[in-house]
Amino acid sequence: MRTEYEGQFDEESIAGNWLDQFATWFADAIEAGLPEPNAMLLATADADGRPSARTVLLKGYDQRGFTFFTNYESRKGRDLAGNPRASLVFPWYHLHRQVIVSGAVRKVSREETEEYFAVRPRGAQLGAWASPQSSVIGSRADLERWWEEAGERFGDGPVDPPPHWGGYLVAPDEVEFWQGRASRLHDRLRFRDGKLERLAP
Ligand SMILES: Cc1cc2nc3c(=O)[nH]c(=O)nc-3n(C[C@H](O)[C@H](O)[C@H](O)COP(=O)(O)O)c2cc1C
Ligand SMILES: Cc1ncc(COP(=O)(O)O)c(CN)c1O
Repeated sequence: MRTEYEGQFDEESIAGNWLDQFATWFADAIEAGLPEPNAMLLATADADGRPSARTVLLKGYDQRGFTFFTNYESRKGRDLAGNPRASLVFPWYHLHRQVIVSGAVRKVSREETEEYFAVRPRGAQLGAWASPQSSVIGSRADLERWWEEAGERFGDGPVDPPPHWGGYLVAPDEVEFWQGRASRLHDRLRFRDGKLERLAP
């Protein structure tokens, strides 16, 4: 398989900061009808430097960085507790683009978690209580029973976020915008320390 890329992306057309440029490309990804345009790969490493990666959904971004929600006791949660740094990749292959972020990670405020949790469907809210994310479990039936039990506990009342569930913010040190070009001479423009740099493809 071999795909030739075409695009136009340079120091003249890029925005003056990563946030505005990300907003433009994210809007393009939505406009292009990409499946799950807010899906991003999240790479972490444990305290011994052992890496792991998985997909999570971007739920917000602003000047501070990129936010996703998960289980704080999951593998990624344990990694981040011991080594609070991560890398994100937005894999927008159909547009011949990727955005790569790396930076420090911290938990968002409890208020921000509560605000987001409240708009999740009830089934997913109960799922957060039911699933000991990343643990080995005996069977699918166990998981479904824990979900039913969580539903019974909350009855008709609102479901609060579990204490072990919440958001993380990845505060970028660097954000790279990659545009595929012909002959593998791609454009790579990176914001770091407020400066724009061009990287060899
Ligand atoms: C498209 C997609 C989006 C996902 N979004 C999330 C998410 O936002 N939060 C989450 O905890 N897991 C999400 N998952 C599941 C994770 O990829 C992963 O299986 C889970 O978080 C456990 O990861 P860990 O064991 O490395 O901590 C998503 C999976 C896919 C395929
Ligand atoms: C386990 C898990 N937690 C959280 C999320 C985040 O998305 P949402 O809040 O929309 O459920 C996902 C999305 N696939 C998920 O699979």
